[in-house]
Amino acid sequence: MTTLPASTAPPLLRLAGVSHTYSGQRRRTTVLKDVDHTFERGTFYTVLGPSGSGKTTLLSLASGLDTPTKGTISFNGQDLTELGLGRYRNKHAATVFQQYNLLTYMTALQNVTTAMEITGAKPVTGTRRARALRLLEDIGLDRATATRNVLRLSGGQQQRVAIARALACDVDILFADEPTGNLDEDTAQGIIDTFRDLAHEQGTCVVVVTHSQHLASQSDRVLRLRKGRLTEQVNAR
Ligand SMILES: Nc1ncnc2c1ncn2[C@@H]1O[C@H](COP(=O)(O)OP(=O)(O)OP(=O)(O)O)[C@@H](O)[C@H]1O
Repeated sequence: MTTLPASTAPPLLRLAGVSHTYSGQRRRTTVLKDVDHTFERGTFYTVLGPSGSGKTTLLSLASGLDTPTKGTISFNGQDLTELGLGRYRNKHAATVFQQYNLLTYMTALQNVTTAMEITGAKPVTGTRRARALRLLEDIGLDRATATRNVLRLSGGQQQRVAIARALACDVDILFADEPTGNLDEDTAQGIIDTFRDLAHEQGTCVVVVTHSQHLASQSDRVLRLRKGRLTEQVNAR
């Protein structure tokens, strides 16, 4: 594949004129209004906003789980609907959901290795199992915990399995919805450090939705969602 010079290369992810309306039985709710934004490689973004402002909706659209009612979303210059939402989610984007979405009949380890098999992620060295165990251990889950059924893990441990699963897939963009919500301070800081390293050392684009000012203050770019509009603030560190 030919690599375009930086000046002419399209942004990794671009939202252009994106609006989103939910149609209920009685009324329609417009959550996003004409959102224009680009997300680049090697950058750690956070999205802040009051409860109900549409942060999860923005993440669902940008991660290819849903399509906007108006506007376009493109990855490397290609419209997601042309690329195929399934292909985008399988090959290029991983999401850590608020509810974890783990496969409940599997162990933590199997959740991670299964995701690697589905997405075709291959470790540089060693087996998928070894890489999965390493990722789980790095995130604070030892082998005994990794081989337990996920339903026998605490909420915070399940959250870490969901994060390890997303990290294992070697994607271009990682989305996470409140990934530190259930974690103690030290573990949460470890996750923030992992996200930052992923962006700065591996060039991944990391987009995290959060209510935490502390987390946001450690990201490269802070976006705010309010009344359907997305704006960027300069992150004073
Ligand atoms: N599937 C849906 N159908 C109808 N309305 C929805 C749907 N999903 C979300 N909404 C509404 O859209 C608005 C934005 O919801 P969203 O979950 O995106 O907000 P949020 O900023 O992530 O909230 P929180 O911080 O509380 O998680 C809310 O008013 C919500 O009730």
